[in-house]
Amino acid sequence: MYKILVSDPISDYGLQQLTCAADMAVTKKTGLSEEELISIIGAYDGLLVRSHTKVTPAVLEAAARLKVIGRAGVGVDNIDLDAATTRGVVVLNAPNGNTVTTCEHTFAMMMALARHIPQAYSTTVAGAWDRKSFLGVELRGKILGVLGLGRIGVEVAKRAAAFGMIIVGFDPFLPEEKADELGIRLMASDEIMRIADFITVHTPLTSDTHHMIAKPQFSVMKRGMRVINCARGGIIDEAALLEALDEGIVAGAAFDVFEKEPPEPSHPFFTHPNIIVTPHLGASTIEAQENVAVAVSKQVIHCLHNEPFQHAVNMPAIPAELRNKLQPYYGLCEQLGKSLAQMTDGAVREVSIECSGGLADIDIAPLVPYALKGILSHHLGPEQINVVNALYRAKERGIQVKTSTSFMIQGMTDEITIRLKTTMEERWVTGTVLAGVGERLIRIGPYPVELKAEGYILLISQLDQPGIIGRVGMLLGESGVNIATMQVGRTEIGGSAVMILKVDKRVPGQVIDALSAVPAIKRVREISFD
Ligand SMILES: NC(=O)C1=CN([C@@H]2O[C@H](COP(=O)(O)OP(=O)(O)OC[C@H]3O[C@@H](n4cnc5c(N)ncnc54)[C@H](O)[C@@H]3O)[C@@H](O)[C@H]2O)C=CC1
Ligand SMILES: O=C(O)C(=O)COP(=O)(O)O
Repeated sequence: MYKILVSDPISDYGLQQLTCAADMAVTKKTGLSEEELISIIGAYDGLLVRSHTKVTPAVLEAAARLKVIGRAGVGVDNIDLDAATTRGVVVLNAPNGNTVTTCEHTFAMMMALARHIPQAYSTTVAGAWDRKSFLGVELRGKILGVLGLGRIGVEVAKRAAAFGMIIVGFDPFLPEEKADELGIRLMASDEIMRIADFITVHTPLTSDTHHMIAKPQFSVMKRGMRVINCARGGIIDEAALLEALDEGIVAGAAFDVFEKEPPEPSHPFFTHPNIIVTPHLGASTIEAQENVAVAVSKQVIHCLHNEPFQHAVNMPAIPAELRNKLQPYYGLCEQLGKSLAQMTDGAVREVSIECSGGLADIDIAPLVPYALKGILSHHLGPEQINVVNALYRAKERGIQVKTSTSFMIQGMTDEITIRLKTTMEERWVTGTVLAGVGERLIRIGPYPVELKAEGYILLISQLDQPGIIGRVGMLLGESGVNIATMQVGRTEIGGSAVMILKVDKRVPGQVIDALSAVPAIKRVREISFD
């Protein structure tokens, strides 16, 4: 049974898939302090959050069983991604569910700003009939600068076009053709600052976007311009905005998000006549909340069941077609890595993954974490490594990772060779996946084999001499170790040879020592696939 904690208000309807799953036990506890979360998180396999719960390194430190954090929304700046990745916790989100809702909120804010709706409402309900203080501006014909043209920014631009606005924008990833199609003029953000009547920001908060609009940007803006932030607090410098308002550069600002949330009740925005605010309501519609809860529930179930899922934030996204093609090879890569780690001495320096045959013309990068997991889990302990943190752990240790593909096939079918260079030696193993049979190791170094990676395998390197096989059989037999299968290979008569024995139980240490002491035997390795 997987235990799931829902620590922020998330739609019950949207969570149904999780709450109805036979192997999921869902607990809802919202409004927890960091200490309270730390005290209970150790019992859970999954955590579902919105923006309120702060998943700090201390929370992750206490989350011994945690496998997945699902963010019912887009922004994951409340989750310490590095700490989650280091601990092998998948972080996934639901980026499509609240796009239109947040765009509509942005638009509502822009219109409210243009026509002073919140201020006019307050004075009217207070008894005044003040029509002269609230002279507004039209949106038609105004220049709207959109910084960040991702999902939400693009939707805002589409609606602004319908209002007759001129849209200029900046996003490092929006291609010119797509912008042309949407009627957006791409230009440098400095230029946008100079010419826009309205600016709206739709980027994540990163070190690049923090205070993307601050004193230097305000100083070049058109007098009387207006700004909107429905993305993240901190993208626009709050203190610099207040100065720009006082200097008459900015005529009005609409903020849904704040540098610190919730802000202090004395926050200067709350009393400023030309600033309108909402309490981070961008995603708060019935539709969006159901969408994100459905999406995140589905993905958390898939993730815990080890099935493919989309929208992992701390793992590379893999297109479905590629994922399906590679799916059969994940287990093989892990097995090859695991066997190599056990047959190699020295500190790992370089891992290469070489694919051939039908795998030659596809992107094999998604196989890398599986190979690394196999290798590193032997050295660092299986509970320390998973496919989320394997690459991170390898980089941390300065291990070089290489991939290559070739159409040449040395053996039977699509093959994967994993090569390991350590401070002492270089070894490699090759495997394949046979239709209807499954994963098989087909070469150990240059020696052909046909092995299923299970149980215990004894790998003996020796000189090709008469009597060795008998000696090995006798030493194992005397210690009660039964040989299930045996394969031998050699490079040339009397040259180097290998013996690969599948045995029914772990070989005692003294038997390995006795085998190693046989003069013609150069090396003995036991490989366990427990
Ligand atoms: N107020 C609220 O309740 C909500 C806020 N949001 C926030 O809105 C923001 C945008 O969300 P989406 O559009 O879904 O994300 P997205 O990932 O689709 O778009 C973000 C865009 O920002 C661009 N970008 C990154 N750095 C940039 C820079 N320095 N200058 C210009 N563009 C840059 C990226 O290339 C990307 O296209 C996020 O911060 C998200 O957390 C999202 C939903 C609700
Ligand atoms: O999805 C996002 O990035 C949001 O900011 C929405 O936040 P919320 O889920 O409403 O706390």
